[in-house]
Parts: sequence; structure tokens; C-alpha cells
Amino acid sequence: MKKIKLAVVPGDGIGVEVVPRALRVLDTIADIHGGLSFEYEHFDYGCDYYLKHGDMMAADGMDRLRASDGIFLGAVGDATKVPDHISLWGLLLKIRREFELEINVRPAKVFKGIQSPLLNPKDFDLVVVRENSEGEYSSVGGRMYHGDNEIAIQNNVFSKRATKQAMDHAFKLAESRRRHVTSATKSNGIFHSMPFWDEVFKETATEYEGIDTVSQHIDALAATFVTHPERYDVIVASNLFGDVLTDIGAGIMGSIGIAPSANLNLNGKHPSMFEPVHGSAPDIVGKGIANPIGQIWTAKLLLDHHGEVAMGNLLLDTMEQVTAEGFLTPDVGGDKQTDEVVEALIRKLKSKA
Ligand SMILES: NC(=O)C1=CN([C@@H]2O[C@H](COP(=O)(O)OP(=O)(O)OC[C@H]3O[C@@H](n4cnc5c(N)ncnc54)[C@H](O)[C@@H]3O)[C@@H](O)[C@H]2O)C=CC1
Ligand SMILES: CC(=O)C(=O)O
Ligand SMILES: [K+]
Ligand SMILES: [Mn+2]
Repeated sequence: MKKIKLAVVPGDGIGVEVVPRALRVLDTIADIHGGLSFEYEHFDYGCDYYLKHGDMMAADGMDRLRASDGIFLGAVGDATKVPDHISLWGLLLKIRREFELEINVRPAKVFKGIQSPLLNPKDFDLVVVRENSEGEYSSVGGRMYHGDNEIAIQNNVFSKRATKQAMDHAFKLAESRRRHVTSATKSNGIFHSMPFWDEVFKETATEYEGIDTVSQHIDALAATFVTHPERYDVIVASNLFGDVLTDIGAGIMGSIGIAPSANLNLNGKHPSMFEPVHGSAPDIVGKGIANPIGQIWTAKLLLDHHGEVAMGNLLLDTMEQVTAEGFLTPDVGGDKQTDEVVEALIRKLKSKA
């Protein structure tokens, strides 16, 4: 029996609603598989934990998370309790950084049964590879002076190592897909880091044969994501550009509630982390209408990562059958509750067992 030990961090808001449901789906998958089981250790880290303990996680939290084979996270953030930069840097970004989750892989595609807001979405199917450890999300900088004289300085950090690593990951992914890589740049406006980014992209491209490459400024790229998403296969982007681009990717799929992500550790020293692209959605929390697909598709990425690609594909195909049958939450134009979608999925999975 293959056992995968997951550290489960539902976090805040709808994270607490979608994570346990996705775990039920994972258990159903394990039953169908027959030789696979999941063991869960639950962590109540988040904004309520902060209010009680003055920190987003326990002092030994990172060590306890490290003992797992993977981290399954919902969302972090509740600005009514803790300022966002404190909560995200204290949990989500802390894990990404300390566990060297330097790559964030975020697919977007036309999802069966879910109406894209695009008039003509064609059959787009793309993956954004986001550099996940530095770039514009840096803690380097500072604030000085007060009042009208106050100054804030935020430094962007681009290392050759992490930049090249993100690009290598994109090229390798493209080799198993449609062999096309787009680099998201802004070297016409950002004087130092983006020309550097372009140079590393050019250098990396020479190391791979038979891959088409394009370098496109992020503003134009954002527009083309909306008008012609079918043109893209793999896009490599810096931390901030990748963050924004993947919410656009989610938008053109029909809802940010369905987009998944995998935060990957590549050096084997720490577990990887799987979480949907969306946040804690405070505006719909407690209503029972959070779309569970983002968290469930994330579970598919987790299965793939642990070598269970057949099970991952079964999960995503079945999910798309369920949405095609009209089991849709309000964010994608339906009137179903979270639980109705999850129950329909589990029923259908069991019928295939
Ligand atoms: N990775 C993470 O944990 C992230 C955390 N956040 C945090 O989440 C909080 C809210 O941030 P927002 O900017 O409002 O982004 P958000 O993703 O939480 O919500 C944006 C909009 O999408 C909707 N939405 C999101 N997920 C949905 C789902 N599964 N089903 C249906 N509708 C869904 C929300 O209702 C809202 O209208 C903040 O504290 C923010 O810092 C935001 C983004 C990512
Ligand atoms: C924080 C955030 O928005 C993200 O990682 O996608
Ligand atoms: K999330
Ligand atoms: Mn984001």
C-alpha cells in the first residue's frame, strides 16, 4: 500500500470549506485505486490562530510541515483580523520561501460545462510557470520619513539561478506539450531586471531544440490572453507577472474558483505545496457556495506529482463530466451548493470504480 502523508492547512475563509471536501474526493480516489492511501495531519494555522497566539503558525510549525510528503493548502488571509501582508508573509509566503517552492505551475484551459466569458475561447489550454521565490515579491526595501515626506522603497530581486530555473522548467514542460514558450517581460519599462530576464531567456532557449519562443511585454500579453488565449502553450513569468496573469487565466476559464496551482520544490529537501489560485473569498464565506473545483483540480496536480497520473486524469475527467451535467456553483452561472457539486463528483467517481 502506497501511503501519502499530507499536511493539511485549510487556512482562512473558504479554505476551510473547500479543503475538507477535496480530502473526501481524494479518499474516494484512494478507494478506487486500491493500493493508495492518504494520511492527513491537520493544522489550524491562519488568522484565527494569529489572534490566539500572535503568530500565523506554531514555533515548530515548519518542522512539522516538513515531516509530510506534501502540503495541501486552502487560502490565507482575513483582513478583518490580520493585515494581509502579515498573514501572507507569516504562512503562505513563509512556506513558499523556506521550503524553496521556487516554481509555481498554474494551468488554465477551457473547462467542460463551464462557460468562458470569452465570445470565442477556441480550445485554449495553457500553463503559466511562475517564478515563486523572489522577483517583485521581495522583503528588501524599507520606509523612511513621515507624513507627506514618507518614502517607500521596494527592491525587486532577480537571481540568475532562480530565473534560469523557472525558464528551464518552462522549456521542459513545453517539450511534453505543444513545444511553445512565451516569456512575459517588460524590458521596455523596467530598466534593470527585465533586460536581464530577456537575456536569461535567450540563453536558455539556445539549450533546447525545436521549441518556438516568443518574448512578449506583459501588458500586451495580458490583452492577448483575453483575445487569443489559444495562442499560448507555456508562459514563463516573474512572481508578480505570473500572479496577475494566472488570475486572468482563471478569469477567462470562467471563474477564479476553478484554477489550481502546484508550488514545487525542485531540490528534494522539502515537501511541495498544492493550493488553488484563489484566496479566502471573504465575500462568500459561510454561504456554502464556494466553488470546490479549484481545490479539487489542485488535488489532481498533487496526484500527478506523486506519480498517480492515471488517477489524476480520472479525477479531472470526472469533474468535467459533473460540470457538463450542470452541477455548477453561482460563480460559474449555476445554482448548486458546494456540497451538491462534491456529492455529484463522489457519486460519479464511485460509479466508475
Ligand atoms: N494564495 C492565497 O492564499 C491567496 C490569498 N489571498 C487573500 O485572500 C483574501 C481575499 O482576497 P481577494 O483579493 O478578494 O481574492 P479572492 O480570490 O479571495 O476572491 C476574489 C473574488 O473571487 C471569488 N472567489 C474566489 N474563490 C472562489 C471560489 N472558490 N468560488 C467562488 N468564488 C470565488 C470571491 O468571492 C471574490 O469575489 C485576502 O486576504 C488576500 O490577501 C488572495 C489571493 C491568494
Ligand atoms: C498571493 C497570491 O495572490 C498568489 O500567490 O497567487
Ligand atoms: K490559495
Ligand atoms: Mn494571486
